[in-house]
Amino acid sequence: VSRFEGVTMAPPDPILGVSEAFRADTNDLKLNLGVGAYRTEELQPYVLNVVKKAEKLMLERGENKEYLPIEGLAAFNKVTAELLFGADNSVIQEGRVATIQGLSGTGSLRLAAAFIHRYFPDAKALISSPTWGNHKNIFNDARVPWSEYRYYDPRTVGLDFDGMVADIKAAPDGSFVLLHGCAHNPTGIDPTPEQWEKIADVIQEKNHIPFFDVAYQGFASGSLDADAYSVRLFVRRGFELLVAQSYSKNLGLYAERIGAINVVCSSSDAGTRVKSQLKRLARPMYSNPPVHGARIVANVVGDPNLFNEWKQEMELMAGRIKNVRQRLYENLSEKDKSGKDWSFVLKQIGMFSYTGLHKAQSDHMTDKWHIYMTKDGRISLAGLSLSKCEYLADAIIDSFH
Ligand SMILES: Cc1[nH+]cc(COP(=O)(O)O)c(/C=N/[C@@H](CC(=O)O)C(=O)O)c1O
Repeated sequence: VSRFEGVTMAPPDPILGVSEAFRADTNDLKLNLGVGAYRTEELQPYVLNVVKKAEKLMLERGENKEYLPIEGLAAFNKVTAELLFGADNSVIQEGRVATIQGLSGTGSLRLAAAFIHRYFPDAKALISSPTWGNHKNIFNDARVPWSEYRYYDPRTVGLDFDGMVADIKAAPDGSFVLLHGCAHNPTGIDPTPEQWEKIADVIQEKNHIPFFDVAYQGFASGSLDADAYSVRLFVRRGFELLVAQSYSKNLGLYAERIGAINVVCSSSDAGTRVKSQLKRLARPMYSNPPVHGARIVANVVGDPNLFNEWKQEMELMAGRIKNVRQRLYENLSEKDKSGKDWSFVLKQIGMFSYTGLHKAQSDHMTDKWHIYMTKDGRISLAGLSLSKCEYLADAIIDSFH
């Protein structure tokens, strides 16, 4: 008797499944505004110049393919923590950060979730409502129970700050609060500095543990330091915390699967022990991480010229998306006679616009206009060109009729 006959078909992934549907569409007008992957004005994938320069250097140097240590490339782990916290940060100087190179943001989040499951078996994760489409699955598969805190307020198309604080306050003490470091996905709405202070207050009061997901550092505002504001505020406030990092978007290393999990501990000795337990979890999971992306990051950040050029390219990418936001806003405002306020398109930051469109509307956008977006109404502006903004505006307005 066949053992696999009983296996049922898995549902398509809410985000990557949209790309699959897009690829299957043969219509020339098709537009992929689903996955958060940067495209140029010509709607082509973009390999940063600094990446090409770093790879040229690496090829000339001729490097081997030996296994990395379980924790990853040491040079990468050093620069990734310095980028995040600032090289002069006391947690770096005092050796209190345990950093493990992870399989990009997803793998780093998953390794951290496995750590939470093993060492804090009674703890819950608190995640924003809505949040990135993969967070729930990561915690489910790591068997970490989770509940949601209010985040998006459809009435104001803004942050439900009071609801967020109330839900974090109501959760059991010692919960892990998953926070988007910058460019909240999918809403594009970030707390203000004053709100971050109050969020830190309630987390401190409840002995919760902050767990930051930083997938867009430098990509949201164009500044690496500005986008690390929330993480550095919590470090300054003395929290032990976790931070997952990804270089998929800001360095365009999507398929290289390069990221890290950083755990800020109260002592360097605790950091050493935490790192040893993260390694113990990583070894049976994937043994050790891929070297290519780690070398690219270490080379780019390690060379002052390449590092500066990278910053310029991040500003370019962030700038192109800001221009697209502006053009889309103008097209929507000019064309829509309903009097609807579209200013949220300008206020949201990062790659996405959280449009508030319902599932039926996004289905209509796909069926009639061949525009692909996630069912929660998120559109990736990184996949939009200035020349296609009018087409998108027409489609969005049409979806209301
Ligand atoms: C908030 C957030 N965290 C982590 C990741 C993981 O990225 P990684 O490539 O594993 O480092 C992504 C990716 N987001 C986009 C792509 C995806 O869904 O995988 C997206 O939201 O479209 C995030 O948006």
